[in-house]
Amino acid sequence: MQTPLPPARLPGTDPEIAIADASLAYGAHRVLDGLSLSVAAGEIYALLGGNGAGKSTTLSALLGFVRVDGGSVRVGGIDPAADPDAARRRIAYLPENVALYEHLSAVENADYLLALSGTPRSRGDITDALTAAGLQDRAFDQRLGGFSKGMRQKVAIAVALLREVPVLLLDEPTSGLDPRATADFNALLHAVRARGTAVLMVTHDLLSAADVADRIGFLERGRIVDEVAAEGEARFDVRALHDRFSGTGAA
Ligand SMILES: Nc1ncnc2c1ncn2[C@@H]1O[C@H](COP(=O)(O)OP(=O)(O)OP(=O)(O)O)[C@@H](O)[C@H]1O
Repeated sequence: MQTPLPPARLPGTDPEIAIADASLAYGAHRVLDGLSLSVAAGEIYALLGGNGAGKSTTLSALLGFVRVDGGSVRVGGIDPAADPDAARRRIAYLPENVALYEHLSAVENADYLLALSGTPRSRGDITDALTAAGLQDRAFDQRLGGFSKGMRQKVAIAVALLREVPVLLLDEPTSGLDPRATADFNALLHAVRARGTAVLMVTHDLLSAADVADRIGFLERGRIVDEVAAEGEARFDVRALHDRFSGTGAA
């Protein structure tokens, strides 16, 4: 039986991602310490921070791999630690290096992953989504073995689009991408946002964050110490952002 798609949410309703005063310690090491952030449908939030600031731990909490010991974490109103399956049905997660099946083609990977997630789709739907994600036709039936990181991300985003999940989590999506691939990826994120997806991206890349994000939060020692929102056409002044965050480990 096909797993029902999560209900769509209208922009302006409760945020898809809501973290409130969350804390988490590994033994005596406090990694999240009063973290609060929210991401609405149709919004891209870039979470910047230096090494060890707690960015990946935040994603792990949203995916239900770790449980916060104070505060709350919600994905579409669901506590991922209490019901990880329900939370993960709402989420597409792209780790820094997207894991796909090397011996399968792009279409076969999408076909298999969609079947696994209970949302099987036709070849036509899959090739349409791969095209929308910017993959060249000639790559559709090639094995993943020779794909670049950018091409792998396109396959993973196509799967996410076809799953119609309301939340996209990205871990360092532009690290290791050349400027052209970064620009392609950023354009793709704009398209994902236009579909009403809530996107949380953790990154060291201030330039890419400034290019795509609606809000940028700077994470330091497990809490947001500064947050800025894009303003009109000018979006962000990258130099001002750099000056604001310099000395804190960003960029
Ligand atoms: N399973 C774990 N057990 C113990 N300590 C951990 C565990 N996972 C992460 N940590 C520690 O928690 C801190 C935050 O790690 P996290 O991976 O969330 O940081 P990050 O901001 O993603 O860093 P980076 O940019 O280097 O990936 C680090 O000091 C890390 O060593």
